[in-house]
Amino acid sequence: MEKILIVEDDIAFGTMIQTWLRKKGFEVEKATSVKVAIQVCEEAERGFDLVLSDLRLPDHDGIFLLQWMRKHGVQVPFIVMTSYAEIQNVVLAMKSGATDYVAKPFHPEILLDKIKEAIKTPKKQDSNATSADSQRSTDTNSTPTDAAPGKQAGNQASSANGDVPKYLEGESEASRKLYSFVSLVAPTPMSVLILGASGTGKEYVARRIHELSTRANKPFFALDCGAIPKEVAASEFFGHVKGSFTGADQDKKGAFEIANGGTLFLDEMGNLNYEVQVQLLRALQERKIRPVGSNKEIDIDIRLVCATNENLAQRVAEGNFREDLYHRINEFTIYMPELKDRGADLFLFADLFIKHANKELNRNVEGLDGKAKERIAAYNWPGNLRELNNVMKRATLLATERYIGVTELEQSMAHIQPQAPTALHDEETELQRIEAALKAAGGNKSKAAQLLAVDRKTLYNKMKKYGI
Ligand SMILES: Nc1ncnc2c1ncn2[C@@H]1O[C@H](COP(=O)(O)OP(=O)(O)OP(=O)(O)O)[C@@H](O)[C@H]1O
Repeated sequence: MEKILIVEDDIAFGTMIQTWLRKKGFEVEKATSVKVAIQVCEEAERGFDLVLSDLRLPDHDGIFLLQWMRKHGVQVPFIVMTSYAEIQNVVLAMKSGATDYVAKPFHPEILLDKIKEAIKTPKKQDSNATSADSQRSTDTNSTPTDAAPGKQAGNQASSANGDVPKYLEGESEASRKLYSFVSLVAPTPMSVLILGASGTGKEYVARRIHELSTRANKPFFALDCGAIPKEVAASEFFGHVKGSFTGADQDKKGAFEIANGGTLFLDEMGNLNYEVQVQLLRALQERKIRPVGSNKEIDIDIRLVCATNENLAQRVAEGNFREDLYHRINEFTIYMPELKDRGADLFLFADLFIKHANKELNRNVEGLDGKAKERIAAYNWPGNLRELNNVMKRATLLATERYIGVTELEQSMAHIQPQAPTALHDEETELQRIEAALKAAGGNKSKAAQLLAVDRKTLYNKMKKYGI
């Protein structure tokens, strides 16, 4: 009897397919998260003949599972299930070696046809496995550069933490909205302006746009414009030839040339002075650059992604930023949500950062205890992901027990002004946070209340208020 593994976090839906497939003569097991699916695969005595997986799962996406399987030599057919709204992700899944996909809602007979077809043509998976390897850059382990001026990112993924992903996208409404815009604009040639407060993760988003674009196999180059002195700006952008100015003792390629064919990410864009803005605009309009001291022009073809935490529109209004350049770099705007608006993602990120810190500091901390969760939920994280990461790292180092308590958390937050607990912030965020916590807790209200750092009664009252 052929054996199928269903990976689906919607328990009712998963059970419905399981029952139906059993009636059709398959042996069927279920998992509700990537973590559980990996465990089931590792423990299964005879393995599976096919995996049917949702794309959006509570801990990782289905592509992560697919890549894990291929990496561990599990070459069985893999069918992804997705909603029409997320159909763009199917391209990514297929590139990563998925056998086929079904868009929800689907007719069970269609699914059955796809399963039969996939099981009887195993050859296809071998070639896809290779494709999964070559496409690993699309997984969430991909590493953005530290955007120090002129640091080049290769196109390969890297996971410094074994199976712990380096990056997370989050499950909150704000995160879903963010990444739906990312997937929408990525395959187009449009220039993108990413706006958001410091530490919200703008560089990771820039990197994802590149990875999901048709330029994914070409270079991605990040340049921190905020760190470039005015005198060397032209050379950083366009390069120079040896002897063109004091200190130019060899030829140097500029950011445009390094990123040629791929994506140029200009971070802290709002800091560029007027003169550099003019040079940049000319390069973008003419699609040519001339290195400092050279009389040769070089054709360039780059996708531009810019980021800033300044109010650029206001700078334009004040006459400090050229309007024509603003329109050129801003064909599509992405607004980064602040951490306080990402609902229960706060706990997912905290957990991830603790895992990274464990690895880096050789510790074995399991997470935050209830009171510590309460404390992080009551704080509004003006420094966003960067601040959370720093606090979690310090707290992991200071922890003396299996769980980080409020004492070491407070010590790690010593630089932070105490705040009155705001419990769940404003109404919209509150609703999102409740929904996300319920999802993360698999519908278990006690667990969700714990995640939200409120008591069960408060959670029930809030659920009633919002009609959940
Ligand atoms: N998606 C993510 N998953 C996990 N960690 C993240 C993610 N995005 C960002 N981080 C963490 O937050 C830190 C800050 O991210 P990043 O530098 O991209 O922010 P930024 O918005 O560009 O900030 P700034 O405006 O100050 O340059 C990163 O070093 C990383 O540790």
